[in-house]
Amino acid sequence: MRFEHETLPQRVHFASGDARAAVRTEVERLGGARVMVIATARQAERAKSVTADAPVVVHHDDVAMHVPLATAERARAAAARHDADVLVCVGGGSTTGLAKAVALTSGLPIVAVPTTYAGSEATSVWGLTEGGRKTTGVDARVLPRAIVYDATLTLTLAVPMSVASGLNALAHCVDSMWAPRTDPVDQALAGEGIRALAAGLPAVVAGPSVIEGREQMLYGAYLSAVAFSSAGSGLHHKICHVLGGRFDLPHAQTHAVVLPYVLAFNAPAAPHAERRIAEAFGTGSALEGLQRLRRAVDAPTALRDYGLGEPDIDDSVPAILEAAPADNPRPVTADGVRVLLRAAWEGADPATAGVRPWSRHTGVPE
Ligand SMILES: NC(=O)c1ccc[n+]([C@@H]2O[C@H](COP(=O)([O-])OP(=O)(O)OC[C@H]3O[C@@H](n4cnc5c(N)ncnc54)[C@H](O)[C@@H]3O)[C@@H](O)[C@H]2O)c1
Ligand SMILES: O=C(O)CCC(=O)CC(=O)O
Repeated sequence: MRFEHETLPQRVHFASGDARAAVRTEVERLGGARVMVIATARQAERAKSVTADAPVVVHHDDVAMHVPLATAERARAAAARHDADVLVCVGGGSTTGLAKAVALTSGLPIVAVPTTYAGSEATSVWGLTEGGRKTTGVDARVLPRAIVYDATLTLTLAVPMSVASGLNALAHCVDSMWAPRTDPVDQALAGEGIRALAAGLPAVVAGPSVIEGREQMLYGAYLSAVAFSSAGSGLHHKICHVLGGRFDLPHAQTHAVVLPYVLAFNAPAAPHAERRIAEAFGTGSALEGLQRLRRAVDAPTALRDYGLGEPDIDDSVPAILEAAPADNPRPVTADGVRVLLRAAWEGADPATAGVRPWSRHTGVPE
């Protein structure tokens, strides 16, 4: 066995009901004397309570999904104006993403308090959007120094958003099985992530205010993000980033819809990954496991329900071809992407929608 795996340096608290104390500990550890808190206006009260014991100099609530560059620049200016020395972000991936945009240019350390299952808190991946193009990159400066997982903060996350966000986490696991830098450690984390999320998501749907299901989801989200950060963006993430940046589609729902189609597309060409995913679901095939879970939690099914127009399918194909990883298990062709996107747009059955097995001999769908 020969591989290189980098383990990222982070302190991780699982502290249900105790975020305030854990945030104080982490800010003190970082020597923070001037904390900038980033949270959406909707989460402002929660952020105030979580950071009540920290030396806060500014609360910043100008947050937007996919981190538009102008939003990032306003947050960077606020951090400089208030001479912040630590960033505390309380919220979903959009909020964490904004803190990362500030850290990217300032080097300020981040303490992340996530309230969805997006997983951005455990990755060194940043994303910025300008002129309809989402750019992502990897930089050690954006990796939060500490994460505080407090499942009580997720009890207010509505069930449909919990489902979509949980499937965003699941997508990190599935894509990590074949992404460009995947290694056996990533695959082990991804497998355990799938197990946790497949158990946690139905539990959250059945009992949104039961803490154990929420804790299971945060545990799965963390594992999924660690695997994703190490393995890199595979075809699934690249497709979602193009769609998200170009058409401002909702991030988690886009992931939730697209995932079964990429799995159907890649699985025949990635039998080892397919087996690992199926084993984690405890089903005969990976797609069967994913679809069983999706049906159980009433997952989003069609991109047309989230703002993608039919002409956007053809419009996206060149950008996806440009972004697709060169070493995707199956060759990524314009026809392959078009068929995949159309099926995802209309919500067709991924098993029969033409996202079919791939012929090793011809390099095209059979
Ligand atoms: N860099 C990374 O590694 C990474 C990973 C995943 C996602 N992301 C980025 O994160 C963004 C998406 O994150 P997201 O899906 O978490 O969406 P989000 O942060 O925009 O949150 C979605 C909605 O849920 C609300 N919300 C969040 N937590 C809540 C709670 N506990 N209770 C009630 N409402 C709550 C928000 O106010 C918002 O309206 C995208 O920009 C995506 O690119 C980055
Ligand atoms: O921060 C980003 O926008 C890029 C990484 C990312 O969004 C991961 C994902 O697609 O879930």
